[in-house]
Amino acid sequence: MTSKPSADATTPEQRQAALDYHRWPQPGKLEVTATKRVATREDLSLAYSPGVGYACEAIAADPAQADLLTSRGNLVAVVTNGTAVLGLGDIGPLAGKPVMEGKSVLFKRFAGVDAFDIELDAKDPERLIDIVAAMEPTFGGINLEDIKAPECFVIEKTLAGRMGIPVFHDDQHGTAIVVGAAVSNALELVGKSFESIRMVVCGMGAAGVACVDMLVSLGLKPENILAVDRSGVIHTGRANLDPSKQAYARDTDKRSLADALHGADLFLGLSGPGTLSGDMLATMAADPIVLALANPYPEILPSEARAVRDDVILGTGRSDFPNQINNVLCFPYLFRGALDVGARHITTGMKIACVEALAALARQAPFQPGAPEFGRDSLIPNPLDPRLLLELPVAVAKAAMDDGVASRPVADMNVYRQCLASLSARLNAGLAEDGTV
Ligand SMILES: O=C([O-])CC(=O)C(=O)O
Ligand SMILES: [Mg+2]
Repeated sequence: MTSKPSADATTPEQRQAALDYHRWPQPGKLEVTATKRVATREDLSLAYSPGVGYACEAIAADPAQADLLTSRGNLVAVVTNGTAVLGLGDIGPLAGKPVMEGKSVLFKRFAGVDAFDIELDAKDPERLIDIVAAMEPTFGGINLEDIKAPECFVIEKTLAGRMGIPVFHDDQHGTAIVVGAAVSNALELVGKSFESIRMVVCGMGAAGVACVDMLVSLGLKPENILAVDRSGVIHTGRANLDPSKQAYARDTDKRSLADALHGADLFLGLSGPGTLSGDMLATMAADPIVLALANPYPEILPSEARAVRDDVILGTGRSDFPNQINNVLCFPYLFRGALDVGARHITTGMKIACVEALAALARQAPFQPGAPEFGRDSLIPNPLDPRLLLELPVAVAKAAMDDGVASRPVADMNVYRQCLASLSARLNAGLAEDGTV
């Protein structure tokens, strides 16, 4: 286990409450339920032999029928090999299972997408690729999760090329989409622009690389970015740089995170607990934007940051602080839209559509009375905002159709909006008193 991190705001009681939540009234957070009645012999002859055989024959004659006669078209695999679980590191697939179960619960709770968590004892990228590719008959989409860099890059790229269903590495692109929206809104609040700011990104793993690419596509200048990893600033003089980091090396004499941060406008942390000290924060430009996104222990705690300066705009990945910059704001809805139009791939256009829809939703009126207005402590929608399910899948579905990857284009977007509204009503009405879906 990792030693107790300095940026842990958790009390022993909160830790125990989390373990109890996972343990009772039955182990884990998920179960499988049937969607068809099997009460009589007639039901049995439809669900099983002989009726099931007719469904098999229909699919053998026309594979597209699989998405209509089985749950495949609404089923996503949440796949990990446990090599980069949250900010906890390579704790293995078994210890990563609570996260994958959790992601599956969120798919269902927020977007009605069924998801199975698949933890694979497969560190070798080739082996992992072969196993996941072989699962295509089962699933309508693949959400790769908590797989370490640099292997995650080739794993995602190869699978996306090999499979005819959407493959999406959540830690890269889900995080990048939410960060893109949060930074757009934060810049608007402080009157700065992507083109004018300087950023320091700490942690150039899966999420770091994807976030930098996303922010550059939104207008951040590559020469205004300094990337920092465990060995310090990534500069052109560094020997043995991993190829995934080479494009981010700069010709600079800055060597440490502290050097890099002087005068910077944006700190993006995707590293580990406590890497940003109050002294470093003090040297940043006016109205600094600090996204301390390591989970569950951020690079700096909100209380520590505020003790140093009151002009900071701060986000973390956690649900217990304001501005939760977490990929939960993206992956359920991105897959909802992608599955609904039978998208074969996730395109850049679909990702940008998500960024724009998220940023715009945050600027709307609060989703419930008493919720904070758009502002420094409300940069990004609240993960419980039900409008996420109404806005994001529509944006994604449209982009998939524009990009020509939709195998079942939506004929009438207004009808699709109504379908999402009734799904939303079902999901919210289905919330049992104890909160299960
Ligand atoms: O699980 C979360 O809260 C966000 C995430 O993907 C990660 O930290 O790896
Ligand atoms: Mg993750």
